[in-house]
Amino acid sequence: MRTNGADARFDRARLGRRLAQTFDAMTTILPSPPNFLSRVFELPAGDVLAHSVYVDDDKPRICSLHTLEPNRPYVTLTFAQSLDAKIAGQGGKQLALSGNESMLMTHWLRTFHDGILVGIGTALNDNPQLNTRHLPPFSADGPYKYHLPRPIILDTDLRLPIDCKLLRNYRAGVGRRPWVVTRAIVADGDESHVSRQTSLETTGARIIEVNTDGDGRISIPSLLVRLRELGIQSLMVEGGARVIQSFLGVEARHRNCIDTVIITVAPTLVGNGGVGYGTDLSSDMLPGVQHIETELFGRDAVVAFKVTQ
Ligand SMILES: NC(=O)C1=CN([C@@H]2O[C@H](COP(=O)(O)OP(=O)(O)OC[C@H]3O[C@@H](n4cnc5c(N)ncnc54)[C@H](O)[C@@H]3O)[C@@H](O)[C@H]2O)C=CC1
Ligand SMILES: Nc1nc(O)c(N)c(N[C@@H]2O[C@H](COP(=O)(O)O)[C@@H](O)[C@H]2O)n1
Repeated sequence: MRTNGADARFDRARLGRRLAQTFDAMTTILPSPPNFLSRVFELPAGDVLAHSVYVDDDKPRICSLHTLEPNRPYVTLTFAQSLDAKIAGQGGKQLALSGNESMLMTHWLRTFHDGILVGIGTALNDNPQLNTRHLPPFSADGPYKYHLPRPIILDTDLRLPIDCKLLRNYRAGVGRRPWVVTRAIVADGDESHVSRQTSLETTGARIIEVNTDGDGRISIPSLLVRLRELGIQSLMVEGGARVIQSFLGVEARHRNCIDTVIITVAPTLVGNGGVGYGTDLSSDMLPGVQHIETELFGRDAVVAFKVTQ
């Protein structure tokens, strides 16, 4: 059918707009994670961004790191340390050890994982957010947003403050609901524990009970089984010192609880007042390491390895 002149002009304009949009979509350069991470996790280069983004409708993520172990998530242990292996300053003072470039890598790493775990010592000391705010923004009207890992806190006695940033961010709609992992209480449990549980639940936390080990800490192998049951396929463990020790310790290692370790080494010395993570690991308990890759991010060396028994 013939169109008159006005319709033809209209169609040409519309076609032009469609072509321009298609061209934009084809040529938009999306921010992308460092190649270092695709090599460490052995991801095909084209797949890497898929690990970092949620599409528009907040469906479950397109892909997650995963392990063939049936009873636990893929586990990445990662933290930043000084040249003398300190992760914090005197009295636990939080230190900016990572430079901008390695911190950016860490925020990309957060997008790769379903959950991000810290101990209550870190939650109380640092009041962390555990989000991906340092990443370059996706265009506001585009279909993409970053995957946010779920914060998970090991908190045997439910000491997490109800006004911490993790809960505040969740209540403000800018963070995921934190999961607080606590000891399983016996039937006639302790009333103050129950009352702390109620206030944390009322203010947004989900409480998860897990058995403790012989030292009264959350058992790492039992924790991992529970997290996998709850749908966490990949877990990033950030610390602090006691949590790192538990994951590197004999029990966790003999039950094969870690897949990859990524340590940012900053060119700085802290001295003997700082917080180290090796203090309770005697030499006969230390794991073997199998190097994967080391890369410089700005002034920091980022070392990736596997632990062996
Ligand atoms: N440089 C870095 O990358 C990081 C540094 N940090 C630093 O680490 C320090 C905090 O470390 P910590 O005081 O050692 O606290 P932490 O964060 O390791 O938490 C330890 C607490 O978690 C609870 N817990 C329950 N089950 C546990 C288990 N199986 N293993 C270990 N803990 C368990 C216990 O109450 C224990 O006291 C802070 O100064 C923080 O700034 C923390 C994370 C990363
Ligand atoms: N990668 C890294 N480099 C450092 O220099 C650090 N101090 C840490 N600390 C960890 O990050 C948490 C803070 O996270 P937010 O910035 O609040 O998102 C802190 O609690 C440690 O787990 N990490």
